Amino acid sequence: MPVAFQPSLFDEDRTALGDLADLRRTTLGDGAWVDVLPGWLHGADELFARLVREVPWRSESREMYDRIVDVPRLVHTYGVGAELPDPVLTEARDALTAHYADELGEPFVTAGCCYYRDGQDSVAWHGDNLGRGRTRDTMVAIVSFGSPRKLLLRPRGGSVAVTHALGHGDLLVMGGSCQRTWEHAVPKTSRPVGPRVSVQFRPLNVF
Ligand SMILES: O=C(O)CCC(=O)C(=O)O
Ligand SMILES: [Fe+2]
Repeated sequence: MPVAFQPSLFDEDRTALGDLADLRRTTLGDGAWVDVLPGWLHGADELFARLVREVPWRSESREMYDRIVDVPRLVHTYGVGAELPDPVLTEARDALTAHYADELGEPFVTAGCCYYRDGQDSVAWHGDNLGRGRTRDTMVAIVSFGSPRKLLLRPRGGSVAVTHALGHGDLLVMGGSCQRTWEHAVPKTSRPVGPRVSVQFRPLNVF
């Protein structure tokens, strides 16, 4: 029996963003860092249901570690200029662009979406380093919807150093050299877990 996402009992019905001034930074080492803000997006139950229903999901094969591997999850990318499925996502992207303007020096322009249908969907260890992230510092900002899943981080090829349980509405931003000196993964879990959608905002030419 698939496990359903349990909508929050007290979710406000209006979807709204919290204050990015509340982000907390953890320095990882080698010039990498993560910023985390639990519950950044409030009132997102209906939005989560709509993303599951309306994003044109497709299954993914992706270049990783110099080979093509199947990644067991569904994906869709909103490229530069594409209209996002909800105005609050546009607001979120623009708020992130404004907050990180000095540090990043360019806007977030794409929104990659991933749908983890259950605990068997996952993404293996990787850095988003197919484009510019291979050689330059950059940022990837992840907003999580639905059931909580663990996002793990480790120094490239090393052992797990940081674990974040990303829940409904949570924001996690990987920055600095994170995509080339560290790796991240969303591992499978045998624990019964409901569906999760993540939206990753990236600057141009970061994959
Ligand atoms: O689902 C997530 O939070 C992470 C996704 C990810 O790392 C990726 O698609 O590159
Ligand atoms: Fe990634």
